[in-house]
Amino acid sequence: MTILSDLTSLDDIAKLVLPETDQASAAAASERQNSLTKPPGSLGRLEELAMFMAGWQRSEMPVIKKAQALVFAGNHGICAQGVNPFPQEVTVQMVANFKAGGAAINQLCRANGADLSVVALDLDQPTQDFTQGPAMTEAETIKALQSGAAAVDPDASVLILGEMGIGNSTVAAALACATFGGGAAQWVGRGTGSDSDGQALKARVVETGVTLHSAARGMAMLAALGGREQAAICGAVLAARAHSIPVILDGYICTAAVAPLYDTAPALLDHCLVGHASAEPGHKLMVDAMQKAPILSMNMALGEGSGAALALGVLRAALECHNGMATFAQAGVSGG
Ligand SMILES: O=C(O)c1ccc[n+]([C@@H]2O[C@H](COP(=O)([O-])O)[C@@H](O)[C@H]2O)c1
Ligand SMILES: Cc1cc2nc[nH]c2cc1C
Repeated sequence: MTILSDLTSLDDIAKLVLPETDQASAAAASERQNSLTKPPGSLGRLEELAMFMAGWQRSEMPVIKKAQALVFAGNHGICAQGVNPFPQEVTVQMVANFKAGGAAINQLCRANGADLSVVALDLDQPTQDFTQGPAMTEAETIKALQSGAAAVDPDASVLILGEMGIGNSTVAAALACATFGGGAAQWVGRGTGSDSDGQALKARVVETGVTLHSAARGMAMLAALGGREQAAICGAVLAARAHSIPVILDGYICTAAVAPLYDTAPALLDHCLVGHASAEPGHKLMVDAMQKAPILSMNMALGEGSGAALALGVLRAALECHNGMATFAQAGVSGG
């Protein structure tokens, strides 16, 4: 059973009752930070990350016992418009590569201590082309949301999310444009290597889709313009929240995947960090609009959860300092 097992209507997502962060634990962690042997605030974002983890883990001294990484894969009808430089069969081929341990995400999960699972979502059944009609039916969207929720390990201390799906940089741009408005061109980037003509085509396709589905908001927008891996990411984010598990989102595609949740209620993303600032130019616009600050900026635009897995290392370092450092009193250092 997950929080989404009984879901029959996308409208019910807005009615979910979900846990909040524990302010008292975050405040206790903040007090501890100020007692540690360093000038107050000198560990910068590491201090904020420790307090964030304390609030969600409901503990002054939070620990990462188990880090779970999930990569969701889907295929997209929008590829019929020629928006993707790589052929669509690369999605299934990369899933095999993930399973064989040969992709970047496998190495980054090993390096940063995350247990990786890959969930392929009906790859032989791409979504519909969103310039012609809704990408998914409500039933297809619910099924993918439920797959995402079911993949979450309730015992995880933190969840790393990533995706794989040829064509999904166009899907991401459409979700971002529909959520935050503005011209399509500002949301469209190079993806896996589109040239300037390719980018112009992507912008026209996004404009057409967003205009066609302008009445769809929130989770209806996810069905109209999204794909199965985007829906699964939303489902995993909701299931993680139900267990108070903090989430690290990856780059542009992953952040855009949760834009329908933001559009439903921004607080649905309170337990989510953004792992890195993608090289896709629309990512900065989107994280600013969501009032999120990416942990890392590494000029990466791979997807797969790669930037989120890398950020896990920073999160681990933040907790090592928070839990392992001596206080001024313990170390006999003056001035604390
Ligand atoms: O998340 C990102 O920042 C990101 C930016 C550009 C590309 N990607 C990856 O590239 C694929 C989508 O690119 P495209 O050109 O096929 O739309 C998909 O598998 C994503 O994981 C991911
Ligand atoms: C090779 C390749 C690897 C990927 N990983 C995520 N998206 C990808 C797209 C391509 C094309």
